[in-house]
Amino acid sequence: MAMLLKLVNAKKTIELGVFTGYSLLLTALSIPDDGKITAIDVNRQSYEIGLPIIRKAGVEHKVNFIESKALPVLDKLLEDNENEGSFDFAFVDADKISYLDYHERLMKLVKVGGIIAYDNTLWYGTVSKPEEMVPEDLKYYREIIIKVNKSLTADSRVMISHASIGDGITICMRIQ
Ligand SMILES: C[S@@+](CC[C@H](N)C(=O)[O-])C[C@H]1O[C@@H](n2cnc3c(N)ncnc32)[C@H](O)[C@@H]1O
Repeated sequence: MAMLLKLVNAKKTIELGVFTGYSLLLTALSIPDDGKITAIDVNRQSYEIGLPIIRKAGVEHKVNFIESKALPVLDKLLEDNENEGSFDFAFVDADKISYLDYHERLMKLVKVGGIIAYDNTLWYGTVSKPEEMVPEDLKYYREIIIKVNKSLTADSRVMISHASIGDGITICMRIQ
């Protein structure tokens, strides 16, 4: 992810799903000193667990944390035309059920040539297995992630690449 951020010279980024801020810290360390991250999570408490590390790393000034569900924040951003095409990079790691709703909004907020990266697109590897081999507790989200993967693959507005690291990251570059 650090390399992707550097490759697109990301300065203005957005992260949906922060938790304790691991990916947020990585992003903050990878963008320039005057870069900004709009970081959204429904739970400020978990963000505050990692905040001392973000402070210690000297990058807190780059983070604008917003405690909220992500979707209304994206819709609010889109009310201002100046935000359209203004983000260089988005990392999506919040509720999987909303990924496609996030995608439609982020396709307007991220510039052509910018990146939208979706985490967990392997869903513990279950997306590549026949359904009967998948543990019951993983089936529901497996279906959702398969739908996301099919939709991103069919989306001609993006060029995609799948990184089979961790739980799978789908990297979309907006091309139109
Ligand atoms: C997997 S964690 C994020 C991990 C983080 N990106 C990292 O790599 O360290 C998912 C986070 O999404 C948040 N979340 C869940 N639903 C959300 C929503 N609708 N809007 C914003 N955040 C949400 C949860 O509170 C949780 O902290």
